Amino acid sequence: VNALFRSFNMSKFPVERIRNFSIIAHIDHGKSTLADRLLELTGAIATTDKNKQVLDKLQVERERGITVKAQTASLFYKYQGQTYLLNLIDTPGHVDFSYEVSRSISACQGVLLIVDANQGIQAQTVANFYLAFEAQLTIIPVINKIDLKNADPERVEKQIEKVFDIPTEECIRISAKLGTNVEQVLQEVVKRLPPPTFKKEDPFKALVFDSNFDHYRGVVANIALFGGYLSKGDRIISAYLGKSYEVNELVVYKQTLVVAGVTDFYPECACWHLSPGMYPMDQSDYSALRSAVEKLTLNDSSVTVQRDSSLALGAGWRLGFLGLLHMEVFNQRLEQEYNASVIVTAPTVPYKAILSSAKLIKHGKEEITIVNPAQFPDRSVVKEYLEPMVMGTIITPDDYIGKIMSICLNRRAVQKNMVYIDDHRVMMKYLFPLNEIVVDFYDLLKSMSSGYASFDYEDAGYQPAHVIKMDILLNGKPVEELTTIVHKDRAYSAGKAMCERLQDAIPRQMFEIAVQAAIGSKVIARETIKAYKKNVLAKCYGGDITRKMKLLKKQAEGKKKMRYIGTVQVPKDAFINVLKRKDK
Ligand SMILES: Nc1nc2c(ncn2[C@@H]2O[C@H](COP(=O)(O)OP(=O)(O)OP(=O)(O)O)[C@@H](O)[C@H]2O)c(=O)[nH]1
Repeated sequence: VNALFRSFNMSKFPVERIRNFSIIAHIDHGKSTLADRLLELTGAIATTDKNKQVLDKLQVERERGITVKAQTASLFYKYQGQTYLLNLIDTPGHVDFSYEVSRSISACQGVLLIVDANQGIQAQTVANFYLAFEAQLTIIPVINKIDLKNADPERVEKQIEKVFDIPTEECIRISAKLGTNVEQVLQEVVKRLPPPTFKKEDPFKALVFDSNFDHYRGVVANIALFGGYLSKGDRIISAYLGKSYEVNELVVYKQTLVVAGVTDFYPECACWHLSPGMYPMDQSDYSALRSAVEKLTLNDSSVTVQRDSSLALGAGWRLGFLGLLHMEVFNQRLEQEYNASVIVTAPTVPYKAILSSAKLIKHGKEEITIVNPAQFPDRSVVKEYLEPMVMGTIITPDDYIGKIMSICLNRRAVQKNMVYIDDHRVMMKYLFPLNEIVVDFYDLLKSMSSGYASFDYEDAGYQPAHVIKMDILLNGKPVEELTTIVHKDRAYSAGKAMCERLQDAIPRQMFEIAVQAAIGSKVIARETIKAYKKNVLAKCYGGDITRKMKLLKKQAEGKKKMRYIGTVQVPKDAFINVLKRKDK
């Protein structure tokens, strides 16, 4: 196989023997494990370390055990005397990353839909199925983990037939862990999936389905060819930007098909859900942070970036994320891969306001989108506020129906549908205000159902809502990071909860601190952080000087991670913790 990669000439390879496919599944159903087995079987990687996942490779992915970025691999597979080129794109499983899934899918002709033989169909399985189905791809259902003691592949096959209308005979039962029937998966990919339909004679047309920044090569783009051909030295034009680029290098290598040499390549916009502000801890780091953000967004084009500035925090950006996990992962990558230190403000979903008069704003439009709470227009000039809605799908064992209904009700959700997908599992549809689910609904649902319920959602437009702006004050000074837009009925409980959590998150200081939530000039909640009794250094009285110096150094290091609101010191990580909401 290595020899094949070296001697490979793409221009001579018959299109009929190419298969482009993706593996899609609910989180943890075994995509990465199967992808690794496929790579081993085709000799693209050695079989030595069975537990090491090759395609999951970002540090954040290894730490969290989840796939964030789709990775691509090209494999050669010999079937009935012919060599086939199989291009495999691994995809993430968490709801926040479904944008990566739809990108991968547009580069494919077919998908392997993995379902865990014990857990059965989950919410993300349903969502991914529809992405593939609507793109008219060939779908091969694969039931994984048949080695598990509680595996019940027959029940899962029946679910697949009931929910997706795919005959049970089309399912392949495998164990990606043990390698059982994995060879059959490769054979079915060759047999069932059609080759891509592009013609060499057509004009050149390609989709950039992924891109990243390589320190040696510059921007590297992964492309799927839809027509024509491409050679080294060609000039290509980005249809999105209208800019032209020279192709410096063009390779199909062991793990990726890439075009290198493009010098700047801005991401296109996806629909985004959350937009927090992001500012450097220290304004002198602004340009270094800008370069890190640019490189990272190149690798994750679902993040949108808009310049923004704030009186308190200086120059920064508004970033659009698909969910809280997506945002946390992005921050973690900035810190780990680019050593950046940032301040992140409360994420907000994009609200809209219909103004009572078009003359009120410069551009004469009546409808404005509010992504920054600081720009929330006053009620007196607004005819109506609108909030974004989503249609959520929940799949759960029926024991948890009651509990789930009550948390949904608590999140202002309206039930639209409920059906049994087998004897014990139900699929429920709820219309949710997006704001009610972006932060932690998923985690809550998981914990209250002992991990058995699953969740996914899609956009469902906007609905009128009575929303207001809420400020958080520390000793009377507003904390710009924590200004939020809340639903009127939620203001008191949200304000109270924020104050309580801030009280826990901010360490005692030399003076008393009043933590308040306010709507306009009206304070709606208050907590107090009592003053610190003794100076830390007093403990060192009489102690030796090195010990004292050590303590001072530790305090100074701590201070670097602090933000000052007036004279109050707030630890940087207090903000994200404060924003996570916990239901009773
Ligand atoms: N028993 C058993 N365990 C498996 C099998 N396949 C995968 N697993 C385990 O299931 C867990 C999840 O597998 P992954 O391959 O990481 O799942 P994934 O779908 O890629 O997960 P994300 O990338 O986070 O979406 C791991 O602990 C695997 O070892 C299998 O066939 N049998």
